[in-house]
Amino acid sequence: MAHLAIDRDFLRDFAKLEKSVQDRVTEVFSKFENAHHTGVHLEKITHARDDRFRTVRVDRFWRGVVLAPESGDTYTLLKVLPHDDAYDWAQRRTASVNTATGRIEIRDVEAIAASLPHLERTARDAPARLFDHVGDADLRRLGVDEQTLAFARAITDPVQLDAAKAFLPPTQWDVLFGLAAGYSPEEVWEELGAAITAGERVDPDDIGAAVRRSRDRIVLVDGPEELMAVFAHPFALWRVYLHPVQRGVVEARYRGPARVTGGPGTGKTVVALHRAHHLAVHGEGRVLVTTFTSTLAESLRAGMRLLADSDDVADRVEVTHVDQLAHRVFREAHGAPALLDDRRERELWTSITRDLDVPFTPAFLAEEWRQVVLAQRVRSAQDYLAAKRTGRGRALGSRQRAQVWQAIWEFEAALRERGLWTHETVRVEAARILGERADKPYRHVVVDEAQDLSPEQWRLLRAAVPEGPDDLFFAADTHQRIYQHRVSLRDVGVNVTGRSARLRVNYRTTAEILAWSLELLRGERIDDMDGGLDSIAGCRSEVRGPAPTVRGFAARDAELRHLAETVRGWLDAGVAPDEIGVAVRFNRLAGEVVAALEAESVPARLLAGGRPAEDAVSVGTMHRMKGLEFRCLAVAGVSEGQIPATNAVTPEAEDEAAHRADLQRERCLLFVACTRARERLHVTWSREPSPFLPSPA
Ligand SMILES: Nc1ncnc2c1ncn2[C@@H]1O[C@H](COP(=O)(O)OP(=O)(O)OP(=O)(O)O)[C@@H](O)[C@H]1O
Repeated sequence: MAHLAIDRDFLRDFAKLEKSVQDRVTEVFSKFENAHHTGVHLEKITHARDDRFRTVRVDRFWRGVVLAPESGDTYTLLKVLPHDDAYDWAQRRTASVNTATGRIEIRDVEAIAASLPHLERTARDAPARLFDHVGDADLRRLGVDEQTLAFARAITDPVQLDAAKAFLPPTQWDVLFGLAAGYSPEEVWEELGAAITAGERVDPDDIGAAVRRSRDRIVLVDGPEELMAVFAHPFALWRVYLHPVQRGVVEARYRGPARVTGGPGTGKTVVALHRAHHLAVHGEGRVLVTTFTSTLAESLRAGMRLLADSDDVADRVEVTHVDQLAHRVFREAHGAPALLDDRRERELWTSITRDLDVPFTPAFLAEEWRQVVLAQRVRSAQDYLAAKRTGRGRALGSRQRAQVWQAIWEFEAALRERGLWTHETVRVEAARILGERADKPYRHVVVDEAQDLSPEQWRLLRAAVPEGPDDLFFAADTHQRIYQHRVSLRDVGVNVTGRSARLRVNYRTTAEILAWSLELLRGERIDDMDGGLDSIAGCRSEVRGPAPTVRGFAARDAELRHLAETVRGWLDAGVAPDEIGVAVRFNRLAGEVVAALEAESVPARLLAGGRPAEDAVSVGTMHRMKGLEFRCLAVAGVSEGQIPATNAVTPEAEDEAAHRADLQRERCLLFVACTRARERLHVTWSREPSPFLPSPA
């Protein structure tokens, strides 16, 4: 019985084919398994460099290129092209097995052969070559074969390596890129995830085995229905292809809490979703998938729906906003809480400071309550005197501490007496209830964007699942922290020592947008939630595109008019409305942007709780953009006074440490917004630019 496998690059092409050709491809290949025996004609290619390539007739004009095994029954669909192009494509290429990873690779031999003589001539006079520092043995161990080795030895300049990406075998190119970027052979080895074939002998002639190992590149389709499902979502490549490092994390068995980190767009959400799916299939009970913003919870839900392949899996996974869980647990025990809203909370702190006549602002006391008292579960004056006040800038003597504690005690007493709750106290109470329950509601908890959870949310999740293997799994990037909470994992009872993995390849953003955005954070010292500092220096993207553009205007009106024209230009160039986003710092500006777009007859919607609208450009605050991505993104109002937002930054005179932390958070917020862009990023400001923007060259 013949089996069909599909190459990932093919799916990208497939999405761009005309609908009628797509339908025909689907029709031909859904019959493949049966038809092969009854004679789907696999035509040999004359003058082929690799006689394992065959063509399949799709219609009069189009041909598929298939890699046929010498033995075995797995056929891999590589390309669908117009007749002549299909033959040309196949004649130039060969398939081989990478000796390090055991996976399949395809290269354009003709292009390699054509550029080698020129490289060798240039290299003759060069003082040094790019890979002089790496020995042949190391290159071979990393899977570089004889042809690529000869090529690599002739390279003198990184630009030549860049140009060779189009035709060298991709994994071998990655290896060379890593070595050229200064990684050691050991680090490159680790990055390869090559350990997957450790201990297994790789047979360079066994194409079938290599195809089966290439789960990051090739999907083995189990029957026509699965084929249809793959063709129905050709852009959702993440559903089927995981980078070996991603897959390693998804399928690992951890003895306790584990985490995945990595810069923006490295697939942390994808890993979290696959992990949840994996635990639902192979784990032992209910799986909670959770996060802290409603837009993100909604997109996790949609992602989970795409992944869940059976009702059983769907039934075992619950996707819920972390505060929804807190409120549900609370309600089940006490009924609905009477909530103290922000305004009434401020009034309460104000009246307490007035009554007690203490020299602290209501805002300072509220923060002290959240960041010290609630974060460390301080319950008495004595606890408070001994509490660490890390991150709180203003030093307090013991007399001042006593005054602060008095105010906080009054505040908590007022809540108790009036039967009032805040979101924080609801979480604390829900964590207490779950902590006492022997039958925990979940067996596995998977958290996305965990860098922004508050200590009470962490404790709630910790209490929702029994301690044990694979209990808690979370994805986090502290460079993208956009709320105040700075949590020490140890303080909330989560120990990930030895169970932390990092992703480095960005799949979303072009190298140009990523590099520009990383500059926004240059020099910032960002913690890793575990007592150390985090770094995303190694984060890279392999996709190239135009550089981000930055434009300034004398007045807001002119900026908004230009913004509307830019968006109109994207639409006219064929970008769909739902692939376009506009991010701003405040809701008010978002409203103005929608009005400006509509004035240009551009359909636009404010991002509210749910997913972006399908037929309109999404306009939203930078906070709401978390977890989303757009082909074209404008970030507007990046002006002085707006970013950093004056009212979101504690004055330096009041609290120096809080001032610094607030500035960093505002920088991270701009970084998060800019890294939502896939292909185009356009940044605008009016009057004066934000001090965070790099000064023009
Ligand atoms: N292995 C993969 N193959 C193809 N595409 C991938 C892969 N992994 C992730 N992607 C794509 O890259 C994009 C970013 O992935 P994802 O949102 O999971 O990243 P992230 O690390 O959570 O990003 P952020 O932290 O910026 O929110 C998505 O479009 C996703 O589909």
